[in-house]
Parts: sequence; structure tokens; C-alpha cells
Amino acid sequence: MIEFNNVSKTYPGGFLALKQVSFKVGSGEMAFLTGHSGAGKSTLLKLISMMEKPSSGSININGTELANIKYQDIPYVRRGIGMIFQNHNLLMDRTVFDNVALPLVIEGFSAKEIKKRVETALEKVHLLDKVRCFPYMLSGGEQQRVGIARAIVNKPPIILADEPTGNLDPKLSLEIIQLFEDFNAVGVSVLIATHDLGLIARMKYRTLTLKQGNMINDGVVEGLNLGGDHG
Ligand SMILES: Nc1ncnc2c1ncn2[C@@H]1O[C@H](COP(=O)(O)OP(=O)(O)OP(=O)(O)O)[C@@H](O)[C@H]1O
Repeated sequence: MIEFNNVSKTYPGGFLALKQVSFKVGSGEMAFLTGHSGAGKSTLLKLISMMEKPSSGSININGTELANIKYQDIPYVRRGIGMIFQNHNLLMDRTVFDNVALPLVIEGFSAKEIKKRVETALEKVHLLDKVRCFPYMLSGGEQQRVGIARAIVNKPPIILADEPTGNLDPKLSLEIIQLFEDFNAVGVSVLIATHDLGLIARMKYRTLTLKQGNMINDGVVEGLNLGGDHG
């Protein structure tokens, strides 16, 4: 669950990047976040993942008020959020297995448990057959799916994706969104920041729209595919 109440963010130097933003994405909800370049999308995601702090207002993540958490508890709250980036940040000199295992290694799971969980995550993104490959041996869409497997390997209740389809063609983009739909169907909250209005138009999901730091729209943008059934 993600809840913003009157959240504003002013960066050092005085730039007001978010202005009194309020919204809630409930457990098991899936939504897009859109807006022009510089509208504040990445700022909003950074506030959720605690890479930035709000200047005012309150943010609640999975029942925790972020203002109340101690510095040493930040990793614990972050574990509840799977982050996916456009450039996927994979380690190019490590295998697919090692990349997906990384969050579990950091958490100190046993080798046996790591193997089980990594294989389950790779199965969910349909890449189990690539487990011994290095990222450079994979296509862009496959690399992005490895990034998704790594983000969900410790089963976070929230997935945040920042332009996850930025480098992909429409067909591959749809495949990535369908993976998010699979996680959403089992109760994960999903928030996807994207410029891709075509992608949004093909779906019938709630869309949060930012303009110059203001939340100007929050609602379902009806898909062009009126015969489609997305929920
Ligand atoms: N660390 C920072 N210090 C100062 N200003 C910043 C900082 N980070 C972002 N900004 C400014 O805040 C505004 C919003 O930036 P943000 O990255 O959130 O936009 P965005 O909607 O994600 O844009 P894009 O789609 O281009 O990634 C921009 O004008 C940006 O220059």
C-alpha cells in the first residue's frame, strides 16, 4: 500500500518538484504514473523508495509512516519494495542466477533457499532456461525480465517501475506489462512510471498524471481496445 498526504518536495536550491500531492494505491492495485519530462515522476518514486525525503506532508508505505522510521530501519522498509529501472542495472560480469540472487545473498539466505527462490522468480518471468547466461547474451527484453526477477525475488508487496518499457518495442512492452499483471493478480501493488501514452491507452488502468509537480488527473484512461478485457 502506498499513501501520500499533501506531499511536497523542494530540492536544495529551491526547486519545487512536487506540490501537495495526495493519492493512495491500495494493496493489489495497479496504476500508471505519467506526465511530461520534469513533471516529478522520478521524484515521486524516489520518495517512496526513501532515496529522497519529502519537504512536507506524510507518506505511508505498507502501513509504515516513513517520517517515523529510524535510519537503520530504512533497509527493512525498502525490502518491501521491488524496484525496476529502464536500464535494469544488471551486473554484466555475473550470471543471470547471480544477478537475481543478489538481494537474497545480502539478506543472508542459505544457498539451498537462494537456489529455490531464484528458480521460482526466473520461472515467473519465463527465463529459467537462461539461468547460466550472462546478461550480454540476452536480448533487451530478456535483460529487463532478469531485472524484474531480481526485484520480485524476495516477494515484495509493492513493485515500482521507472520507465520499464523505455527501450522496448510495443510487443515486448506489452509482455513486460503482462508480467506486472501476473504479480498484481496475486495481490502485489504495482506503480509504473511511463511516458508511453500508447501503452497506457492500450490498457484500462488507473493513471496518475503529474504536471509541473501537481497531480492533475487520477482516473482510468479508457483503452483504445474497447473490446479488450483487462479486468
Ligand atoms: N536532485 C535534484 N536537485 C535539484 N532539482 C532536481 C533534482 N532532481 C530532480 N530535480 C528537478 O525536479 C524536477 C522533476 O524531476 P523528476 O526527475 O522527478 O521528473 P520526471 O517527471 O521523472 O522527468 P523525466 O520523465 O524526464 O525523467 C525537474 O525539474 C528536475 O530538474
